[in-house]
This record gives sequence, C-alpha cells and structure tokens, in this order.
Amino acid sequence: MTHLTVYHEDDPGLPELATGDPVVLVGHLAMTGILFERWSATHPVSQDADSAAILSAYAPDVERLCANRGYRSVDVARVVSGSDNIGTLRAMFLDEHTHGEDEARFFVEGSGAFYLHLDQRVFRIVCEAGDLLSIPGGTRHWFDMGPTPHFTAIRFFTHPDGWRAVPTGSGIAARFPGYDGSIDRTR
Ligand SMILES: CSCCC(=O)/C(O)=C/O
Ligand SMILES: [Fe+2]
Ligand code: NI
Repeated sequence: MTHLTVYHEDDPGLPELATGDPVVLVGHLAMTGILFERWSATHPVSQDADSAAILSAYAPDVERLCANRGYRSVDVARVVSGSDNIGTLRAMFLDEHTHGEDEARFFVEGSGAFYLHLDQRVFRIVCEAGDLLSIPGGTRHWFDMGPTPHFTAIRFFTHPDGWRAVPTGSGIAARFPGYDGSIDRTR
C-alpha cells in the first residue's frame, strides 16, 4: 500500500507523521498542492511489453489526464531486474532537483519513493501500482528506485523535449533514509 512519511527538513531521524491510511495521505497531499489519485492498474504488463503496448493499455486514463492538465507528451520509464545501467539510472534521480513543469507519474507496476521538499518539510511517498502523482513545476524533490529497482511508470510532459532537471545542489537527499524496495509499516 502507498505510504507517506513527513519529516522536518532538519530531522530525518524523527518523522512527524507516518501513515498508510489513504484518507489521511490524500488529505495531507491535497493541502500541499500535490495531486494524488488511485487509478486501477489492472492491465497486466508482460515482461517484454514495449512502451507502445503499455501506453495503449492505459490510453483512456492517459488521454483524460493530458486533456485535463495540458500534458502534451508521454513516455514510459521502466527499470526492472536485468535493465541496463541500473546504477546510473538510480543515480540520475537521487539528488534534489526541480523541473520547469509538473512531474506527473503513473505507476503501472512496482514501486519507488518520491521525496518532496515543501517549505521546511520533506514528504516521502512510496508509490505503488495504481498511484498517480503530480507535483507542480518548481517543486524541490528527488526519487529513489532502490538498490534492486522494479517499476514501470508513465511520465507526462508539457515541454515537447521531455525530461529536463535542474539540480538544486543542496545535498539534502543524502541525509534522508533511502528506499530499500519495501514499505516500512512500523512507523
Ligand atoms: C518514476 S519515473 C522516474 C523518475 C523521474 O522521472 C523523476 O523526474 C524523478 O524525480
Ligand atoms: Fe524529478
Ligand atoms: Ni513486474
């Protein structure tokens, strides 16, 4: 299940909130301007499905979100056991950065952790299959797919040239717990 942990930016060791309750989670995210929806991720994704097959399986949802929020292109990010350059791919998103457009992602399968740095707080959201998250452009954030990544996500873009990141250079990400591929249900 999707999980939210909220920290003060200066205290990664002591979460202020940790919840897997969807109502609490959606409420907290809505208050901060983050869009979070649960879609049904019921279309099976075979090991060898290509991006076109994945986009076609979710075409109605993809078209609706593009029409409602002005996204103009999509791609599929997929990192699974056996993917090339896993270490490089994980490192690409591990430092705090921003984008000039929304970061809108739908998890078709698997999981990963987003860390959103909002004012003085860090929101850690472990996303799983069926989660749609959209973070406004300019939001400081990072993403950890974990040491043995397994996820497929549809990414929505406004800029025609796709993914572009601006590093903040803050170093904050290294002070927070990474993602080990599971959800910590003890907090
Ligand atoms: C879950 S999609 C890959 C991560 C990504 O695109 C991004 O911008 C992370 O911050
Ligand atoms: Fe990002
Ligand atoms: Ni899988």
